[in-house]
Amino acid sequence: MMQDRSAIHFSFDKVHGFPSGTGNTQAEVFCETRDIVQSVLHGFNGCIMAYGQTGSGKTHTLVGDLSSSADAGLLTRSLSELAREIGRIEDGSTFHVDISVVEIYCEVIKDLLSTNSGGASLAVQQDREYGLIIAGAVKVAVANKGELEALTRQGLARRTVASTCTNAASSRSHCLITLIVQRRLPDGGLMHGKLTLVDLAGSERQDKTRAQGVTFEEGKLINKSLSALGNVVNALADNPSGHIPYRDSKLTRALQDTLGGKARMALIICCSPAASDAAETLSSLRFGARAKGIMTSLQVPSERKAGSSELTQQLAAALQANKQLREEIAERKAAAGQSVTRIPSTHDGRPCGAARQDAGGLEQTSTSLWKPAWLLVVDLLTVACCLVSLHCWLVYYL
Ligand SMILES: Nc1ncnc2c1ncn2[C@@H]1O[C@H](COP(=O)(O)OP(=O)(O)OP(=O)(O)O)[C@@H](O)[C@H]1O
Repeated sequence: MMQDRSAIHFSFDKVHGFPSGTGNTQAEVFCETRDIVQSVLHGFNGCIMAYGQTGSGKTHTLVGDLSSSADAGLLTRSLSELAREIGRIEDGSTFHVDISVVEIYCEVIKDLLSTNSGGASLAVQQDREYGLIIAGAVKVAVANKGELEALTRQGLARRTVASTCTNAASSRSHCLITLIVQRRLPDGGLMHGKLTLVDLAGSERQDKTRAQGVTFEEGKLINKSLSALGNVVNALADNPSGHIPYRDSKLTRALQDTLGGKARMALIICCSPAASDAAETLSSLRFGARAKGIMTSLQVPSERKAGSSELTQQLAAALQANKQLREEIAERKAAAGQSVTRIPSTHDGRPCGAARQDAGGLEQTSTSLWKPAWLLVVDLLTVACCLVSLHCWLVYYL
């Protein structure tokens, strides 16, 4: 029988581990994502997503061996890169980094850092400052590698895994590990960026894992959410300005602001070179090729968001201008008042009635106006008296 030797060609930015083992160290893989990590400090959202069948090395790539400097995955290297880059920024900015770890299991979002194990499903919500967030997910400040290691171990220990015939500890959920960076600029403004590492559940076919019962049902939901992710990828590749079905699954909704907008994303396709995995490998490569067709117009993040000091400064400037105007108006009024109630100066140059100046010039004015009226009354009385006298005199002599 003739063997079909027609090859299928895929084109990717970089291939690690082929031919056998070349360029496959954790450090070499990290080099491809360094730019994305650095951009988080400048307000971008970064996403590094690992896709592939179970056991293909997704968790190894993203998390790796937390206690080994050679085998540490992208998470530890990303935090080190953030620390290095923060040290290089000399504009007086201060930084704060938090971590959150959640899993999406059977369309339920669960907080893996929360001590409340029986908590309800968390919801994806729009936040004014941070964009899309998983509301209620615990965020823990992380300042060094030791803290990162402890928190990541704590989170991953709670992740839902099951034994399948392809992986003894197969991840049954999608795990989202997010480093949230808050940067306070020297002028007091705030900038937010986040780096999300997405460790997807295995993308293999159900029959391959020979899963049964609950694991089989989980597998159906895993495939459903992965196909929702595929639909979003297809829609973004075909018509990014059209309708994108982000709301079709919790996974795509949670990743909405890391799949487009001000996000930079790296997709790592993990695949097995084994002939027995050819179908899964082909499917994973097809997914990667489709995602490579996504062209998003990157939005430059605004440096200062609502509630930041820019608004405060503008308000302060407006208040200052207002104060100056008030003072100017008061000065002009005072000057105008002096001209209306102008008080003739005495010989020593002091205004007349200076001791009463506090009572206001208007009192002075009213006094000067009433004086002639009083004199007029006296004059009228005098004239009246004269007339009465004249009248009496005439009556007496005539
Ligand atoms: N490039 C690699 N170098 C060394 N070991 C690796 C590599 N890739 C994977 N492994 C090992 O293979 C095993 C399975 O890998 P891993 O758990 O990362 O797979 P996965 O794709 O995350 O699987 P799942 O989807 O079930 O979670 C692990 O023991 C891991 O250490």
